[in-house]
Amino acid sequence: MTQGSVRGGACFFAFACPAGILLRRSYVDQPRAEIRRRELASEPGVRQLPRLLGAPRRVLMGEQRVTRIKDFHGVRMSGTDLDGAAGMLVQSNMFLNDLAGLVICVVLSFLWLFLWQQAREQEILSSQVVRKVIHITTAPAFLLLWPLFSAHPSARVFAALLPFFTAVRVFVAGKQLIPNSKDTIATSVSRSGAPAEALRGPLYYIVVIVLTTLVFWRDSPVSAILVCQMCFGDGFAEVVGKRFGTTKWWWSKTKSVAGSAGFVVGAFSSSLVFLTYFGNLNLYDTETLWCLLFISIACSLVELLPIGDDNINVPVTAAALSAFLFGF
Ligand SMILES: Nc1ccn([C@@H]2O[C@H](COP(=O)(O)OP(=O)(O)OP(=O)(O)O)[C@@H](O)[C@H]2O)c(=O)n1
Ligand SMILES: C/C(=C\CO)CCC[C@H](C)CCC[C@H](C)CCCC(C)C
Repeated sequence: MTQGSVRGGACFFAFACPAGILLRRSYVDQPRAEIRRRELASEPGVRQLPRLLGAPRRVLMGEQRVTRIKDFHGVRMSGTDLDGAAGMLVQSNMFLNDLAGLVICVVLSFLWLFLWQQAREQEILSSQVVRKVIHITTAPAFLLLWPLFSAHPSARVFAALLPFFTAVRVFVAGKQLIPNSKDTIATSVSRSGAPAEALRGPLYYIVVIVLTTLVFWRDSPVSAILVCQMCFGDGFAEVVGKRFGTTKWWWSKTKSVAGSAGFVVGAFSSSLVFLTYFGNLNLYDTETLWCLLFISIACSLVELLPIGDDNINVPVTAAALSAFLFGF
């Protein structure tokens, strides 16, 4: 593989992802959702919950929460809502849809990891840079592909199969369970090149993605917020900290004030982009923005902790705070 093809591949993804976001944006109609939210809020039987630590007021009607736009696909018929042959047809189409979605994700995942592995092996980029690029990009790229899956309740299980088997792969490679295996996944995500290193940060990262997919999926803003804090927040902290981080926090030898500022800016701005993409949070509400900023600052502080692993501490904090402030 030549330097040109590595650069070509990188350019393709660099252009494809923003283009996907723009396309997606054009058909998630946020203003319409806002009108619907107001309509529902003014209907009899709807009650407003009191503010909770400045969290956006949640308007509930029975069990339905209307500050968020529940289904990513808008109103969409689910096979489980239909009886008889029509239901079976819709369900089998959804099954094929999810299978195709999974195949596309698997192929892109292999290509993406292969590209960066090659960049490392050809010494175009250092192992540090490759590891950080993989850390920042893979989970967000996976989230960007979630719209490929159907509205069927089992779609999240299909999607979770990719990170689940990637975790198995990293575990097997990290433990070197298969002698003379050619799988380089563990070495390409370890800083020192030792496969066992992949059993910590990288494996925690993938397990977090499996759980996020199964528990929150695209219905909940928690997924996008959690992934942005873990990937862009932590990633920007290192990039900005290494470049501008001369003033360190007084208790730390490595973590800098500039790094933490990079965390907040990276996590907050990427959360806005991803929440816009999924359209499941009302970003026209200034309180929502304050809550997002609060979550980003809290996660940047957690990132400074000398205990535990950032790939656990940060997503757990982000999930707890966003579930509390925005709901599941
Ligand atoms: N708040 C922060 C965080 C990171 N950094 C910079 O980024 C480097 C790596 O930080 P970090 O990602 O926390 O290091 P590790 O935990 O060792 O790496 P990883 O998260 O990739 O496992 C630090 O040495 C420091 O130069 C910083 O300046 N300020
Ligand atoms: C280096 C990493 C963390 C260290 O802090 C991240 C390791 C990432 C894994 C090797 C790969 C994860 C795969 C994804 C969950 C699925 C990606 C799909 C996509 C289409 C690229």
